[in-house]
Amino acid sequence: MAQRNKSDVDEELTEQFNWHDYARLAQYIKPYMKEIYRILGVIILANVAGMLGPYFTKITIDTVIPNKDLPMLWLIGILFTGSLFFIGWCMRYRIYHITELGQDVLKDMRLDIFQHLQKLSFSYFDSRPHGKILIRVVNYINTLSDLLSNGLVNLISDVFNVLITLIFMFAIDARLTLYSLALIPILVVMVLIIQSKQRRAYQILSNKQSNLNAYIHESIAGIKVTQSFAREQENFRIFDETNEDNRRTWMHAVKIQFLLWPGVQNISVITMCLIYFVGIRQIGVDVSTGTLIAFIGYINNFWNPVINIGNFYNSLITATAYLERIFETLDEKPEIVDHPGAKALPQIDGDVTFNHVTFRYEPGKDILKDVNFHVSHGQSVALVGPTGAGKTTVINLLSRFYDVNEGEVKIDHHNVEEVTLASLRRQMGVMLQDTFIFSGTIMDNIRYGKLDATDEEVIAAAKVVRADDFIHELKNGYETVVEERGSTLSAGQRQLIAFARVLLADPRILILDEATSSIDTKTEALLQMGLSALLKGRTSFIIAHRLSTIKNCDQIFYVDGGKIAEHGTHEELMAARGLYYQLYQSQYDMLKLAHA
Ligand SMILES: Nc1ncnc2c1ncn2[C@@H]1O[C@H](COP(=O)(O)OP(=O)(O)OP(=O)(O)O)[C@@H](O)[C@H]1O
Repeated sequence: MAQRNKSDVDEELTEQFNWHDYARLAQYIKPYMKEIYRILGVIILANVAGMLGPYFTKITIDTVIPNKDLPMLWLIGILFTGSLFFIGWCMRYRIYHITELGQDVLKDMRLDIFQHLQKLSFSYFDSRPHGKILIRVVNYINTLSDLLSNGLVNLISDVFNVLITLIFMFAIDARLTLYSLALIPILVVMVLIIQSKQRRAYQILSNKQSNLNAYIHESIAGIKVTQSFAREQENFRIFDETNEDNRRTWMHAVKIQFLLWPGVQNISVITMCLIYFVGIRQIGVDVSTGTLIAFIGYINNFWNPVINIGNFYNSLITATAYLERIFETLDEKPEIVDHPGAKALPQIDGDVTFNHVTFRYEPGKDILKDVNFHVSHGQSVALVGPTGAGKTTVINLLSRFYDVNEGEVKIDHHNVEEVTLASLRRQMGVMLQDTFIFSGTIMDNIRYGKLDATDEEVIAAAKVVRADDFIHELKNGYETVVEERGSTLSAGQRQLIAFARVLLADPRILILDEATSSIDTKTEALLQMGLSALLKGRTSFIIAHRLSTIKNCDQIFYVDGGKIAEHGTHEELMAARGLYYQLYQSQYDMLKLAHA
């Protein structure tokens, strides 16, 4: 199991830079190569057009003006204006299509990471704050936006720009060109020194941002508890600290990032001075005034893209810290997967067997120890016992949300680890302890159990679990829109909807974990009547703390100390006067006390 993490604990940092990450990023860009070539074509044309300006200036100063060649001056003027219009159009094309390209790549990445997250096992989500997962899908991918949209194509265009400018420069004056390049080695050394510091700074920043996100996410999810315990001040203090940590780390990262930019600027200015110095000394010897002016134009043309390349490199190093996190998530292996050669589970009857099952969530802490039982198809089984005894764990293993450490779980003689997950879970209806309502209509929420169910089927399921009455009282009935987690519904209403959802799926094995804990006893009595017809012929596992609700089950398992400590019918267990009897009596006494 992955190491557990909290909102105030930094995640581990990768030491070694992995060049393979760039190759993986390139894989996302590959499908868009045609578009990239098209954009590049336009950029090259624009660059060539841009080169004409200084050249026109040179001809004008050196030839056209001394010869007073007015028609030629007009022609150059018209060509120059035309080239500016053309460059304008190219810019528009480039900006629009580059942005589109970047967004397409990000969309593909986000799709991949979301799809992957859907497959990850419970243990992955158990082991880290959800805010830290969220930030990877949304914010970290967004940080790549600039790199992919402007950065990538600009880089290629800038490289072309530099090359084309160099060709023009060499053509005009090779010696001045070599002077222009004299300081490039200093730039390279500077980049090499800064890069590893910058990557580390951004790695640390990504951690702080992740912590901040996790704390915000947790605070919003727990806002009701916070307010009811009047803990706002304390939460504010923690948030303030995390926020400050984030600000400090950010400023440090930016400080390192901005070391490069002034360096490049200074080198470009020094180069310019050098050219003026050498050029002016040579004017009249072997450099014409026009050549020098044109050359100064080209130097600008040369350094602007070099500065851009420097900036791209900066964003690349920054993005690398985030890229590592994105690929780390994509590389996370789901623990529960179809084993090689897993077969689809055929239509089951619903016999369930646990053979010497031992299970632990964490090393060294067995939750179930050598558990054995058999349930025949169609039987209803209640799991009862103290809090934290392992009842939910039993059903987690049955649905293969976790794999057993020892022993085997069988359904109709099929080991659950040897069949495909989809075929197994499709035949099970699981209603977990914390019922989840998705944002959408009530109709959609129930239909979640069977996507192709008709409205009539949905309503029929709701009627069986006695949800229909309260749904009709809502403003828009089944079309009433509910918020995520069903915050506008009562806990009992949420359970009834989740109940209808499970029943609609028509599973062979029904698992109800505290399914009726929030439902009033009157509704529950009605619901039980509807359910008893539905439970017929299906194997059902029911976890309930209210023992009155499970008295009629075919078998009752009393789970305690990692084992099935007692089992039998209600009457048998009462007669045995053991743990179940004591639990039942204590509930009965409490009820009597409450009514006294
Ligand atoms: N994801 C998890 N990671 C680590 N430990 C866990 C996890 N889920 C449960 N546990 C531990 O396993 C034990 C059994 O938990 P389980 O949820 O099965 O109990 P339960 O009998 O269903 O309890 P309750 O009646 O309170 O719902 C508990 O001690 C719990 O702390």
